Amino acid sequence: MSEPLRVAIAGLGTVGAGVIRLLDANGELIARRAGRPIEVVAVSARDRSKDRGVDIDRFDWVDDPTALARHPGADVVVELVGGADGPALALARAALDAGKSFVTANKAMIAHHGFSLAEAAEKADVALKFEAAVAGGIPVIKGLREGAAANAITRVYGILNGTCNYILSKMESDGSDFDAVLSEAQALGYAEADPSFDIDGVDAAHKLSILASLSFGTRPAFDDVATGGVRHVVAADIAEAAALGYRVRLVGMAEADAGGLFQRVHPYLVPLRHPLAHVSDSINAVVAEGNYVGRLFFQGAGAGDGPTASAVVADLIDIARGEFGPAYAMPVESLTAQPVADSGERRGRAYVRLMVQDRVGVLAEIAAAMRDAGVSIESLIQRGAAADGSVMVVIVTHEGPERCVAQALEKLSGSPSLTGAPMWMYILGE
Ligand SMILES: NC(=O)c1ccc[n+]([C@@H]2O[C@H](COP(=O)([O-])OP(=O)(O)OC[C@H]3O[C@@H](n4cnc5c(N)ncnc54)[C@H](O)[C@@H]3O)[C@@H](O)[C@H]2O)c1
Ligand SMILES: N[C@@H](CCO)C(=O)O
Ligand code: NA
Repeated sequence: MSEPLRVAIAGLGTVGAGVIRLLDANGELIARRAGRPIEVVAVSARDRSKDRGVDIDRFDWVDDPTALARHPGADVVVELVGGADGPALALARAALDAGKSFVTANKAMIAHHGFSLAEAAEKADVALKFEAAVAGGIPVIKGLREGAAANAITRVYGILNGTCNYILSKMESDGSDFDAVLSEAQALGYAEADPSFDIDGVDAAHKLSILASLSFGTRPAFDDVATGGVRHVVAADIAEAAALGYRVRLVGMAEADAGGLFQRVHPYLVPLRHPLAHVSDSINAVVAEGNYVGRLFFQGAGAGDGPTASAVVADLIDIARGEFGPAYAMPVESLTAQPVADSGERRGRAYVRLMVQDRVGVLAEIAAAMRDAGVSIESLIQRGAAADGSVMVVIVTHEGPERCVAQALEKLSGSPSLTGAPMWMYILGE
């Protein structure tokens, strides 16, 4: 058997310790598959003495993670620290400059700096790989970069954040409280170091911008993702959605056409007949539509130590085999910059929830705002009084331009009839 592939790992938290456990458990099988063993030679983290349930005394310990880039025994550097900038980025740049292949699970860093890192990797003729950064253990980057490489992809969308999906599905199945379920997701190792990245949709937006670039051959454009999260989804929305035949899911959606590149993360009502409605807990799923292959549906664990380690080690196996090409689906010089598509021109149906005063004329005021903005109401439900005496009004609109719903809510904003901020979600089409 050939020489081992020698690996240095920065970050020994949920994912880093998971990678060491996986290599310990499946090392022999992996060596046969890769044609050579994959061996960890050096590690770095914040605390050397912390009990991680894995023996790290057999590896060189390096205090400064950036120094792993210069470790003479390492062929590849794996970054599992996290953060878009800081030590993760310093290590990425140093490793690629030193001519070492680089593997990461860090979607924040790839979303912000992936293009320049890919340039550096191409210049050095080494690998830059980040399968674990999008949808955890699901081999969706491989699927799009390799399996679907013959297709023009018109649309890619899915459930890209395990923490949000866990929260929404527990609120739905157990009637659990948002904050309590978020704590559970954190305890299970799903959440980001700053969980607002999860619940405000930023983490899903990081992943979506990577998927869009892979799918459409466009330059990664994280800043162009219209991003909303699940903070304002309440139990009543989930119950109303269920009564109407939908489940609430945080969906990332990207489309590219002559009008430009559309990228959005937002809670959606997903019809029960759509497969995404049945994706629960920390499971992720990605749908990609190719012009020859048709609709592809990727599903699997989007977070957690084992699934994420599985994706990191798959990247290492590719490198051990010498099988790697450009970081995105094509060399960076072929990636095109696209204008942002005007999302207001998109057509769709929407769910709108308003908390309003229970008095004469309020429904007429809402109906007038909808009419003036050109929104056609499909159904309107009013539910009983809340503790403050206000009532909940839920409207489902007919299909129309999305900009009209925004205009109707704009008209209503500031009205003394409203007792809280309106909340709206798009309804996912077929
Ligand atoms: N947890 C998951 O399910 C999951 C899934 C996919 C991707 N990711 C990504 O993987 C990366 C790691 O996530 P995690 O959940 O393992 O995080 P974690 O917080 O459990 O572990 C982070 C590790 O990095 C070390 N570290 C942090 N700051 C450091 C510094 N300044 N210098 C040296 N070491 C430092 C910590 O000591 C720890 O060992 C992140 O980019 C995350 O977004 C996580
Ligand atoms: N915090 C992320 C981890 C996986 O990328 C999630 O919940 O999906
Ligand atoms: Na993945």
